[in-house]
Amino acid sequence: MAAQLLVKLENVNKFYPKLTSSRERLQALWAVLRGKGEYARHPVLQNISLEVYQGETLGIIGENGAGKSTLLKHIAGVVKPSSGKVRVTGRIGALLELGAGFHPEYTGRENLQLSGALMGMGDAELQDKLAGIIEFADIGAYIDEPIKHYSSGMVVRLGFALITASRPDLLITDEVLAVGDESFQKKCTHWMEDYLGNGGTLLLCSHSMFHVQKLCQKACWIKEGRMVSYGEAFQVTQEYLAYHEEKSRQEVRPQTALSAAAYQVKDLWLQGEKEGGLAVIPMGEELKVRGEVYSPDDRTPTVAVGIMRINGAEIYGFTSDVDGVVLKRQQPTRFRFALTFPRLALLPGRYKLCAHAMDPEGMRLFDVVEREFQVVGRTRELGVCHLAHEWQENLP
Ligand SMILES: Nc1ncnc2c1ncn2[C@@H]1O[C@H](COP(=O)(O)OP(=O)(O)OP(=O)(O)O)[C@@H](O)[C@H]1O
Repeated sequence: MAAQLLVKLENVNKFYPKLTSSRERLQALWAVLRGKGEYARHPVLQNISLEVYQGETLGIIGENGAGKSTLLKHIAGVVKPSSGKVRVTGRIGALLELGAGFHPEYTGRENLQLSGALMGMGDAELQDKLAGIIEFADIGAYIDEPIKHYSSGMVVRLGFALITASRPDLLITDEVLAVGDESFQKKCTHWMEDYLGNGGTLLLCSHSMFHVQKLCQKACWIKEGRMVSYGEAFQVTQEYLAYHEEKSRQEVRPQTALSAAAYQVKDLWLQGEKEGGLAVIPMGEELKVRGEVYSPDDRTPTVAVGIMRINGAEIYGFTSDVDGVVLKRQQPTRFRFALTFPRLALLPGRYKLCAHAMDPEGMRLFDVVEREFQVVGRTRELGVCHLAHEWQENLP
């Protein structure tokens, strides 16, 4: 059966008034009200056309102010286009702005009852689900406090917990998830993986390429209101990252005497790598990586080692300044690095191991060395990633 078309945008344009001071706003408002003029407008979305089918996952990426949230608001029906068409079918669960849809004076519990009713849940259904929602939100006694006393993380917890109960056909989330703490983000990510594994549809707006690559099959890049790239998530996020790399390279070039290849990964080895051949790693095994990096000014560089699935969305990464990668000085300007990736949830397939050399502050990416390898093994039908040791237990 063909997947259902849930979202269709045709040549959507959105203009917002370009007003800075409150005086300008008032003047413009008076002019419009008296029918004597128009205020200056600037395009926020330009000719956006897009289709999303049931079961698809689309990440929306772009710089601050690019128009991502405005795009999501159109799909959620919160904002109307200046021109063009927006058609959306199915039940929507939207997490857009912090606290949107909640009443600040009411308690969390009262807000859940109110929002649940607005989402079409009857009394019995709501009573049935309330305990589960409160458990997911995990905000303790705050559930009976007015929302205005909540931290931003607590508001997001409540909003997301409500969405888990409504099982929407289309889940729309803006950057708000980044507000939650790490354990809550993990919980949400697991829930989303489960939701997607069961045919859910996701539109995610994020500055985290990690999340977009992990959760989305497709991505679209919005730049100054226009869609500049649309396609496979890995491809589009790589284009976006390359654009930023180039941009920051141009920005820093005049301020520094260092050449672009100043810090260099000189070598990279993968355990199991054969001379000239492809390393083959059995699924669920630890992966040992070693390498050498050169520092032009004998300061200790930062090294990042990552794994990416070729033509896929999985990505893992560790850096020497934060976690995982051990870096030892061998000579004044030469360092050895080593990393053991824990038993990774890598599905059989071809992967790319990448080692990046960065400046000591980890701000500038200089050099990338790559090695391909293959993970082999047997899996059952796995829609969603599970931890490797779980797979091992399940293997015949
Ligand atoms: N209600 C509004 N009135 C006027 N201008 C607006 C309004 N909402 C958004 N804008 C403008 O539209 C542009 C796009 O904003 P939007 O919030 O969609 O960007 P974004 O890509 O989500 O950015 P960020 O990553 O910073 O969240 C910005 O220039 C913003 O100032």
